Amino acid sequence: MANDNPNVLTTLKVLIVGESGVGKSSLMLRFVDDTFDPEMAATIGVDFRVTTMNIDNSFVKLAIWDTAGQERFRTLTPSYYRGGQGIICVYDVSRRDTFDRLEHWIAEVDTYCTKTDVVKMLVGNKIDVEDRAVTREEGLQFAKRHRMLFIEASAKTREGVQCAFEELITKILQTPGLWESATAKLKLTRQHPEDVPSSCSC
Ligand SMILES: Nc1nc2c(ncn2[C@@H]2O[C@H](COP(=O)(O)OP(=O)(O)OP(=O)(O)O)[C@@H](O)[C@H]2O)c(=O)[nH]1
Repeated sequence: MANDNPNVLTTLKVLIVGESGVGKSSLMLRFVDDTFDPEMAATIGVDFRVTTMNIDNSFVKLAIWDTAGQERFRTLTPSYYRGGQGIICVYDVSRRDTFDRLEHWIAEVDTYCTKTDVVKMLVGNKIDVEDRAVTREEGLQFAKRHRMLFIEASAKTREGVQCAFEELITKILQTPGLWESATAKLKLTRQHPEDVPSSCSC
């Protein structure tokens, strides 16, 4: 995806994965449109939204891929992951089974992600629900074990949603080699040719 706007630093691809019904689409729609649908339909294949974020006075274009949780709707899975720089892995804090399936999702991410330093974030969604089945501590420990960022959130109440995306994007931008576009490198070289060390000894 090209960055036509010169003020846009880069375009990043983020995927949202996790069991069906954990709130992947709801988190994306809360973040992009600030809406919530209590009767959201299941995603078939993949849904896709583009938005722009301002991080430390730089604009970042963000392509968010919301993938289907149901196995029968995931036929093109490997191609979804291609070029992704960030992964948001979601479970539902009120459903233990969605937490227990996280190992499966991590294995899939590790199998199909094409970028080695991809930034992973674990999101425990639906903290507004009273019947908790997974504690915050359990989520935190899982995230630590798999070197993931961690946040609890509610797409319904907005809590943690903005923060989750901001933390993820900030971390991606801090990871060398994960996002710099060829154009950005070219511009830097052209603007400061004297900064480039010469390999010639004379
Ligand atoms: N109480 C509560 N309900 C939520 C929250 N997030 C999502 N939901 C509800 O949970 C249901 C499933 O949400 P979706 O966003 O469709 O879940 P999904 O993970 O995208 O599901 P698939 O498309 O099947 O993979 C919907 O009825 C949502 O309204 C939340 O934070 N709190």
